[in-house]
Amino acid sequence: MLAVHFGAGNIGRGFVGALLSHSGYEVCFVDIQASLVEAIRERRAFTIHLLGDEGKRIDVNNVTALNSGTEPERVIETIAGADVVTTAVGPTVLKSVAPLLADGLRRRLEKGGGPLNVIACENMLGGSSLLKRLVTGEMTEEECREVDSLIGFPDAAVDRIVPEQRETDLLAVEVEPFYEWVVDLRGVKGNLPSIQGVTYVEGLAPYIERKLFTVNTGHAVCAYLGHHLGYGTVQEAIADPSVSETLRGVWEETGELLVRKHGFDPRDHRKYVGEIRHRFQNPHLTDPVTRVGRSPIRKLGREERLLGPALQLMDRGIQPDHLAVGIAAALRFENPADPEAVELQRILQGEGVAGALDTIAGLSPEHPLVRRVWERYQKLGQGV
Ligand SMILES: NC(=O)c1ccc[n+]([C@@H]2O[C@H](COP(=O)([O-])OP(=O)(O)OC[C@H]3O[C@@H](n4cnc5c(N)ncnc54)[C@H](O)[C@@H]3O)[C@@H](O)[C@H]2O)c1
Ligand SMILES: O=P(O)(O)OC[C@@H](O)[C@@H](O)[C@H](O)[C@H](O)CO
Repeated sequence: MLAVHFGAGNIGRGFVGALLSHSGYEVCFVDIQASLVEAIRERRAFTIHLLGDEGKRIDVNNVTALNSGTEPERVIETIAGADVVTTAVGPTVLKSVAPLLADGLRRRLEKGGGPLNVIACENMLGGSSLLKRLVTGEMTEEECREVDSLIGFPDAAVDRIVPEQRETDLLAVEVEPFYEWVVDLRGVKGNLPSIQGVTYVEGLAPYIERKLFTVNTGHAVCAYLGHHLGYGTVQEAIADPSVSETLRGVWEETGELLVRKHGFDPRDHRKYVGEIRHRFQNPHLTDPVTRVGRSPIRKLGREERLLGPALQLMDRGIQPDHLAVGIAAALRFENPADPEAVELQRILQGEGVAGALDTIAGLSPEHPLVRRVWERYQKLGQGV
């Protein structure tokens, strides 16, 4: 069995690629970083370190790699013969991957290949569906019809904290022990891909929203408030009582939404939240707030982890006071090394809080959430 995985980065090597390899696939990573591709191709294996009390090491074998920038033809041929395709490149990078993926799928269809599933493992709602739209946007109507009947793009939710790497070995990757990979079986074509550790569900919405609005909302709040208070890591931030208290309030708010919207049992949800707090506090993890807060413009999107739950709560008559603090802290995120953080501050300087929320999330300046966020933004500026 052959798997093609776009993105040999943290989650690519430390989670998706590892699970595929352990399920018996030969994994062909596709990346644009020449040093990474060369190292994988040369060594054909790497090691995962589990950041837990036991400090376990896991070998990942039977891997190879291709450079999509310099070897597009080989990538196309490999996709044409693959049994599954996955991505973990980042939501904004999917559009760069789509043309090559479209060429690979076209080649497969020309050769009369069978059904194939393409699973985007990105932190976003509807990642595979977006990838399908981008791929079919490159195709003729006839090709689109063939893709519709043979190529599945099941949406997925992936959860494993893979922090910035401290390893000196380019390929070794440190990960938390926990993982969860949920795939919507309604989007699958042909047989369900056999991947150990994947849970297939009928309808992904409850799972992806629970993950994004708990793990990633909580993470973002710790990162942005922590950064504002001068902390370098999520672990330092969450140890501050004021951050911890805001996080508790934020999780109460998103929990209220998730329980009402998807019918989760409140006790089960409290347990889920407790486990996530425990994961964030993992003493073996050192996860910089700059990684967790990266790309603030993406994270301030209308359906994303902060505004998404806040707006849905307001639609239900609930005031998201703690989420408003998280949004305000996100607007204060400054990091010269992060192009989106630089752009965010440029927008804020020119347009102010209301203008920025309009430009970034299409939120009307009259929306009541804008006033709340503005007040919180001012208070944070005064150190309150
Ligand atoms: N790190 C985590 O804890 C975690 C957990 C769950 C989900 N995710 C999601 O996984 C995705 C990847 O995150 P990450 O932390 O692994 O990031 P990363 O930066 O470590 O990895 C991304 C990889 O994609 C490669 N890449 C960039 N452009 C490419 C292109 N055009 N073609 C092929 N490869 C390309 C990069 O070179 C890099 O190796 C994101 O959507 C993220 O939200 C991350
Ligand atoms: O990857 P992002 O930038 O969407 O979000 C940063 C972190 O919250 C994220 O990578 C988590 O570590 C991950 O989603 C845990 O499963």
